[in-house]
Amino acid sequence: MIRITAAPRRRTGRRWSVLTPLPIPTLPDPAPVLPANGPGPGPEAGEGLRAMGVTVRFGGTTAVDGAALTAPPGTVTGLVGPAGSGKTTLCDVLTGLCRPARGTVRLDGAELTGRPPHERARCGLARTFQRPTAFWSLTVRENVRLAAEIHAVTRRPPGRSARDRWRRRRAARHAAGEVADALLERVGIAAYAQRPAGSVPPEVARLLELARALAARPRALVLDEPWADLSEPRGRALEVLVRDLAAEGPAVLLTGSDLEALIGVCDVLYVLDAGRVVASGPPVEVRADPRVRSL
Ligand SMILES: Nc1ncnc2c1ncn2[C@@H]1O[C@H](COP(=O)(O)OP(=O)(O)OP(=O)(O)O)[C@@H](O)[C@H]1O
Repeated sequence: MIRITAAPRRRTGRRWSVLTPLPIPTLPDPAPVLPANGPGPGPEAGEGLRAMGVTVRFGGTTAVDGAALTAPPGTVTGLVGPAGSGKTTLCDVLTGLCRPARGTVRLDGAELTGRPPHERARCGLARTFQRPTAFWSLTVRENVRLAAEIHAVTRRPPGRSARDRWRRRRAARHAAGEVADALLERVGIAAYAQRPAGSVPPEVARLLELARALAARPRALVLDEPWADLSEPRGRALEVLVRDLAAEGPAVLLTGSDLEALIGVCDVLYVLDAGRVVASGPPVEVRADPRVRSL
């Protein structure tokens, strides 16, 4: 008679198998973004978001060429340059959507290079896109509520028991509704809360994306062309909001192609041309730089 027995399990003694994701660096609690939460950790909390020696090539095109920048906590850093100068590609490198040929990315000293976008998000990095994205069939509020709930559930280690996990999810769902309402109010689109995201005007979709990014309580916020589509009053309100957000602690990095428009908002500017940082520093000094004036 042939007896079939289970093969004995082999112990490899290896701590991490090839399928086990790398451990996520432990960072202190991210900076608050809701006004009720009090002051953030301030500029001394870390070095902020940093890219060093980043090069990206698409076939024969060098989109980013050895670029380096630092967006410190508590400040608004602008990345400005003509169309095609590499701003979006650099944002993609920072947030893990584009793998550079060379270069590193760090957030408050934690190495992010090589990590996928969702791990960077868990480290406190949030972004918006040049073309807004959303769950278009959900309402505006549901989009933000979902982001807040996911953040609340994923930022803590999973509960020990099924009951513990269920309780946590219920608490997170309840709190996420309030977070969503506060954020929609803050970005100025509360009137659209119950509208399907796919039916709102482009400027509302852009602000929805910002609210969703803020729901993750980021320590670094990357905003790609945040003023595109915005009417003048909304644009001015966004300037104030961006300054307020940075004052609460996070590093804010934003892109734009109009130097003059960024001067009043940013503490520091980096100017990109053909993928290279050609000037950086306080906005007024950057504006006076002959290399920038010739662009
Ligand atoms: N996926 C891609 N494949 C090939 N080339 C690309 C790709 N993405 C960007 N590029 C090229 O890389 C260069 C930088 O593009 P990028 O979009 O980063 O510039 P940008 O400064 O953000 O411009 P814009 O403000 O017009 O979006 C451009 O020459 C662009 O054509």
